[in-house]
Amino acid sequence: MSSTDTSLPQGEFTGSTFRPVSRVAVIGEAFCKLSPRVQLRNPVMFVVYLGSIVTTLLGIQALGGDGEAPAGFIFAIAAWLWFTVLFANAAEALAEGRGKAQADALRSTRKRVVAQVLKEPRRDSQSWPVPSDELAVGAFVRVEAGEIIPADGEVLQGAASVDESAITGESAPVIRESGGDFCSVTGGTRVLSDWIVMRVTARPGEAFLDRMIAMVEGAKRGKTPNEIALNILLVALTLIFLLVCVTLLPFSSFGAIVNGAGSPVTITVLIALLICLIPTTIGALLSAVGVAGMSRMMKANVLATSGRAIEAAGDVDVLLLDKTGTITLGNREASAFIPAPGVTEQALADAAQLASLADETPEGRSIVILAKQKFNLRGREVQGAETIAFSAHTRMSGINIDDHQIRKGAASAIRTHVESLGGIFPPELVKLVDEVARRGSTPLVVSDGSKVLGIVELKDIVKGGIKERFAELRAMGIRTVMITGDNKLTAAAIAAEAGVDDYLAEATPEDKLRLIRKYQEEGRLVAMTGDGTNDAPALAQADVAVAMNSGTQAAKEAGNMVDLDSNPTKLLRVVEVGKQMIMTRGALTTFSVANDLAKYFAIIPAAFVATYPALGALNIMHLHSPGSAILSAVIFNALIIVVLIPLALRGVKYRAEPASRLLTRNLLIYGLGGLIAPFIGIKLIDLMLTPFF
Ligand SMILES: Nc1ncnc2c1ncn2[C@@H]1O[C@H](COP(=O)(O)OP(=O)(O)OP(=O)(O)O)[C@@H](O)[C@H]1O
Ligand SMILES: [K+]
Ligand SMILES: [Mg+2]
Repeated sequence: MSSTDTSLPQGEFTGSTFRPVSRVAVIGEAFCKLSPRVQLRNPVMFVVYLGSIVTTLLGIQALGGDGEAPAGFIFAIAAWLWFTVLFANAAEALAEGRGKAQADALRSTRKRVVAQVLKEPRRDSQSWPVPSDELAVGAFVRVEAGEIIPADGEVLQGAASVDESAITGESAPVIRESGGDFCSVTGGTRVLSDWIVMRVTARPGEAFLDRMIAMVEGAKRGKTPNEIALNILLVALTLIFLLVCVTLLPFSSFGAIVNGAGSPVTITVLIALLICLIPTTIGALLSAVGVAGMSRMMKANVLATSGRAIEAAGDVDVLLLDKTGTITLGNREASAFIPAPGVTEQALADAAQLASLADETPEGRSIVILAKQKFNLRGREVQGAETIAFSAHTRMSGINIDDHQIRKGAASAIRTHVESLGGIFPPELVKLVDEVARRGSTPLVVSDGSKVLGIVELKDIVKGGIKERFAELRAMGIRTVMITGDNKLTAAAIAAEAGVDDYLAEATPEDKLRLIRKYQEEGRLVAMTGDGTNDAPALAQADVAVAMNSGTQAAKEAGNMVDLDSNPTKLLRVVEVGKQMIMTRGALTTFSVANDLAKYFAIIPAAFVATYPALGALNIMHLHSPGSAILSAVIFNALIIVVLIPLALRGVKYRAEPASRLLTRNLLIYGLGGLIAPFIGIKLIDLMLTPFF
């Protein structure tokens, strides 16, 4: 069977090599983004863009001889305003470039292959070749050892070991088989041994990987609610400063007349002042922060299909986890037959095997295997018999054959079933069921008509390293709750072993959904990790929904993230990346606003000293001249964007500590830093510019 290694892969993305983003490409992109349509998307930077155009025109006018200031000065301002716009473009291009490299790596797994399409979903059915990019949803395809799986789909028949390293970076092969929660296959992965018959579930170009690639490339990255709110704030600040600068013009003209000294402030200086005052730092880096968050998520081997979910991850309060396949390895295998008093083990095995011959779940198959191993029971012809497939609602499966109604399922389900037929559930068996459950195994009770025959013990193993990491989640203030369709005792045993805070047993898909809604009504942000089709409704409802890559297509479709490592504790990383993204945005906003305030005091005296000589007293920095002061401020304003690009891409360092302490520290570093930096920076640039004035 699949790898028995119970430890979890903790590594970063190792699958495909990431090409570094070339400088030329970034510079090229930065110029491409100068189109007005792109600029309009970012109101703050659009103002800078307009300022660059106007000052350039003023410079050209000055060349003719009737300029408001020397042409050289105006062009110097214009050039640095253009640099400001280009730096912002470059920041975004850099962030997107990383994503693009990742997307290219993923796209390279999308190979065009020829698929063997089958007439009927049987291995030996008539078949014909179809190129993978022409496969229709619903088509049946046979994939043999050595072949590439042509599309996303579900296994209908067979079981095979599959190399998914092209996508997950994990070199150990995984088992993909029909029935149960391990039936989904991803296009681009390779069958190593055996064969499968699959049904195509996604049209070419619309598979989960394609959607993800579009997301990474930013094509589909909508603004998150927080980003929208921040944008509104930035627009408001921009408008306020626009008003301030416009009213400065008559104020300055008035000063020129009254004091009879100097000439009024020029349009060029007013534009320069405006750009220095509006929050360009955060405006320039905002989108890069978002894209970089997505990219960091991918580095952790999590494919996010929604920026909103990444952000929500930063504020998660509760984490709900499915048991089988999420907390445990999920290949629940029959390990023992425990007969009821008066029944032989072989009779029990025989009935259990009959009830499982048509049961395509891993549990069903493992029962058939155990019966064969122990009593050499062979499968027999069950055609014509009525088979009852397992469902998460009935928690039973079985067969009606030769006047026998054979069932197997959860103890509570079988109890109801035999009692409805007038039978009784032997009290001795209740004890045996509890014993099995206390071991953390799943007891399946087998019945024939109204008679209970005994128990099949299904063993499952808790994934390694879980307990410690759940403790970390607890330290972050996140409550972990396991939800399972299994009985209370099994749930309790596994819950204790995994170290979750709470559990809900005997849960139907609706119960899972209801629990999430209940938490959400209490105003909590809920994360859910799951792998099964019966987790899909809950995943769709959760704010942050991480589907295991090992899980079903339904689960992956319903979630807004897929963890390629199928590691339930990956949520730790997901939360970290989310928190980091929110914090980085906060830090840059704080810095940006503090910075602008400081610039105000640095340049106002210089700019207006000509008309209001008294303001000279405020020129505490002793800048060389009004002209050099203004130009220095504009240059500083542009360069600070470049200086902060690494921080925007890398993110502020996250430490697991209370939000209030994080906030205080960030205010200190980025608020105070933002206030001081302009005074030093502008003074230095002014010193360097002095020879030119
Ligand atoms: N093939 C099967 N035939 C009969 N009964 C089954 C079968 N598989 C599971 N059951 C019973 O149904 C119960 C619920 O199913 P299942 O475990 O798939 O639910 P779940 O909600 O996905 O929970 P989890 O995956 O967290 O354990 C099981 O605990 C078991 O008692
Ligand atoms: K600014
Ligand atoms: Mg499940």
